[in-house]
Amino acid sequence: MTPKVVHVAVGVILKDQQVLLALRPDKLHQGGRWEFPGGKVEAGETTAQALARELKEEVDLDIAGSTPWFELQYAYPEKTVLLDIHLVQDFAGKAKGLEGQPVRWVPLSELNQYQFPDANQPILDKLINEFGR
Ligand SMILES: Nc1nc2c([nH]c(=O)n2[C@@H]2O[C@H](COP(=O)(O)OP(=O)(O)OP(=O)(O)O)[C@@H](O)[C@H]2O)c(=O)[nH]1
Ligand SMILES: [Mg+2]
Repeated sequence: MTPKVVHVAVGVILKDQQVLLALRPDKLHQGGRWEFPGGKVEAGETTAQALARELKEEVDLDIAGSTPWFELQYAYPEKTVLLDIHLVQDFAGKAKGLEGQPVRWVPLSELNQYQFPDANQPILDKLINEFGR
């Protein structure tokens, strides 16, 4: 049987050489790691719609739109995720962790100080390559 792939909308939210990270609660999958806010795409939603919904629910940002950046499939031992990564550079509001999670604007030059989910390395590499200076 082919295991099902979990489709996840992931937002790389950029402002002034900084990116928004949120700390995943310990009890969740890949808990205790810093993530790019986002979540599962629900039936009938586009990735962009899912991302707008998740960013409002999780970090209270209103996004005017998002740009598909790249996709990344990764097999964790317990599940396989398809991260559908969008860039977000046009948004309104002040980021806050609506689920009680710490959120932080992190300079691209300091990303190497954070621990991310195992799937995320290609996102970090591409971020530094394309936006770092
Ligand atoms: N949001 C997010 N999820 C990630 C990242 N990297 C990564 O492997 N994931 C994985 O993607 C999966 C889905 O993300 P999620 O837990 O945010 O989903 P969600 O907001 O819909 O949560 P829920 O199911 O509790 O409502 C998790 O298994 C998580 O470990 C990332 O950078 N951001
Ligand atoms: Mg989420």
